[in-house]
Amino acid sequence: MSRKKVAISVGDLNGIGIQLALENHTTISKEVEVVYCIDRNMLEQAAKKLNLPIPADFQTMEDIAEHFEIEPGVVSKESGAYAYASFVRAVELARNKEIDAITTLPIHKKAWELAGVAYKGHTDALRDFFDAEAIMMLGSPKMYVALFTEHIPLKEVAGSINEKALTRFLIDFYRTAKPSTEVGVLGLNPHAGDDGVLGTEERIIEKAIENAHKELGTEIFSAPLVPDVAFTPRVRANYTHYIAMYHDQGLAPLKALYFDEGINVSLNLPILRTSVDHGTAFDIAYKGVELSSLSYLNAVKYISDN
Ligand SMILES: NC(=O)C1=CN([C@@H]2O[C@H](COP(=O)(O)OP(=O)(O)OC[C@H]3O[C@@H](n4cnc5c(N)ncnc54)[C@H](O)[C@@H]3O)[C@@H](O)[C@H]2O)C=CC1
Ligand SMILES: NCC(=O)COP(=O)(O)O
Repeated sequence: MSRKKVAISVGDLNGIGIQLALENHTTISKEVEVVYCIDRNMLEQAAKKLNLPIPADFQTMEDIAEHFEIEPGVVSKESGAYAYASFVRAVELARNKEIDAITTLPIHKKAWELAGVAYKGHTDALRDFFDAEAIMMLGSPKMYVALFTEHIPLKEVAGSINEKALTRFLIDFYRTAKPSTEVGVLGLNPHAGDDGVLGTEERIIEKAIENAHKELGTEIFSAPLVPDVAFTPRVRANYTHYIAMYHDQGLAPLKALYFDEGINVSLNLPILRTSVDHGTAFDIAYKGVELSSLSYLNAVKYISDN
């Protein structure tokens, strides 16, 4: 079978992404044909700073964005602009069907903001580019967590839980993630509201689950789970897929358990996009630190497997 073709956006060049790309090129090339959304000049600059060789078959492309001086670990407008342009190029290649899928290396959200990018992250941007309700799901085959709300301030979470939006989310999630066993849906409040004593959002969640079950014709979603026990080992034994009401409700337990191996997948889009689950790791960028590559390798593997 021929290898799938994948475009890698290089993320924030002041961070660890380009080290991961250079160090793992030979490994991932065995599974997929890979092109990198970085130009030769910036690649040579990064490789020199990392003291790493550039593999002979490392395919680059020109005219991504303005060149700039890489400053390891620094949040910069220039690096943010390059990271965004690299991502946009990868998306264009996917949209034009020149490649089969994209894998994104990590960007820095403040650097995007400094560069005038209106999006909080890749998923947010993809939602707009494709006018589709992209779903952010992170994890590994042992445990995936999809996020109903993601990059919004915590104080806005409760007000975002509405029946229509959650019903749509559950239906889209079921159709695109295709879970084969019951999905654990988390409540929002302590003790899932304790029958209204500690909050009432669970009533909305229950109604959305009921609506989704009617539409889907299958009772695939659990009743709202008590969040503080949902990830204990005995409860985890019942679920491979969870739906969290907000970012840290799902990602704190997920990363505590599976940070190294976890990936990020964008569901419900016309293109396939995967990513590492970690960020730019500015604290260790260009310092000769041995990185964990598992998330990156798994993000690419997900594409060759799907
Ligand atoms: N896919 C993406 O584009 C993502 C971007 N981010 C962004 O990255 C920036 C930095 O985020 P942080 O919260 O500091 O999280 P981070 O994941 O960059 O770092 C957290 C800790 O994990 C370590 N770490 C991360 N990846 C590692 C690897 N592959 N090997 C070894 N150690 C590793 C770092 O050194 C740090 O100590 C933020 O702007 C955040 O929004 C965060 C997650 C995903
Ligand atoms: N917490 C996940 C994250 O920050 C990555 O988001 P995205 O760039 O995949 O939208």
